[in-house]
Amino acid sequence: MTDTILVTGSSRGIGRGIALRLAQDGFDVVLHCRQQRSAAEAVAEEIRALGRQARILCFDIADREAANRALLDDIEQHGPYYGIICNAGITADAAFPALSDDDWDSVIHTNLDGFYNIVKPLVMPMIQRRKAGRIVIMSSVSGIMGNRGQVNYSASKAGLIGAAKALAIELAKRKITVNCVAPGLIETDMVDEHVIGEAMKAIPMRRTGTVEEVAATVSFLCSPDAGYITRQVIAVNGGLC
Ligand SMILES: NC(=O)c1ccc[n+]([C@@H]2O[C@H](COP(=O)([O-])OP(=O)(O)OC[C@H]3O[C@@H](n4cnc5c(N)ncnc54)[C@H](O)[C@@H]3O)[C@@H](O)[C@H]2O)c1
Ligand SMILES: CC(C)C1=CC=C(C(=O)O)[C@@H](O)[C@H]1O
Repeated sequence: MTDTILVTGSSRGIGRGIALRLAQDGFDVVLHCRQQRSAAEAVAEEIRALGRQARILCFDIADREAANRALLDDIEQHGPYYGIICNAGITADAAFPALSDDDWDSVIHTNLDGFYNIVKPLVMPMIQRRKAGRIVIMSSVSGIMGNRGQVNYSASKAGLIGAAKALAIELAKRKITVNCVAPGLIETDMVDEHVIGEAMKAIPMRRTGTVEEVAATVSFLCSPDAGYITRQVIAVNGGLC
């Protein structure tokens, strides 16, 4: 039976790229979106055209009850997942004195609580499969080096690295690897033109990264070849550090 991987936030951007790459590499995919079901449906069609299965879950990852309900219902019907890619995330950038309570809360609730809300209900069923498994968490260069205007976002992405490293220790004996991918500046809807212009001189390769470059790294971490890689942060950032 083909292994199944959940990719959160996969109706567009990096998540969509990851979902398509995983399907190309032989996995069935559980797509996830908040509200953009028609965009997710288009990704599902692309996956089916590759000969792989795809289904869609829609919920807000910051809503613990909704996440629990949707995920437990899905694995009850289809069985536990081989892999989880925690990709969905947001920014709400502002210089720290101008950061609002909502900017702080929404980013922490989505990016950091979102990891807990997704992985917690899925991890015991994954362990009970008694097979190898993969958890990949999307951090950011901002979580490693900090970034002006992103105190909230950098905190959430650094928190994910700590969480991943701790969970990796707990799951290592179960053959479930846990790693972070930390992209630099990747051209998606999340990043505006002004940020790209400003950042370019700090990127040694003098270019933004592509969705496909991040997706290839995630898919490698999900492959059998990556079975001895755990508790790591893999940077995909053109030398930005
Ligand atoms: N683009 C970059 O330069 C960059 C760099 C480093 C890390 N990242 C990280 O990569 C991931 C994907 O980013 P992207 O550039 O593709 O952004 P994006 O905005 O294009 O996509 C993010 C996806 O997450 C979903 N999402 C956001 N909040 C959600 C919620 N509460 N519930 C459900 N879904 C939600 C969105 O609907 C969207 O589909 C994010 O975690 C981001 O922090 C991006
Ligand atoms: C360093 C800067 C150009 C940058 C890094 C990471 C981001 C991310 O979304 O993770 C971008 O928001 C961007 O600010």
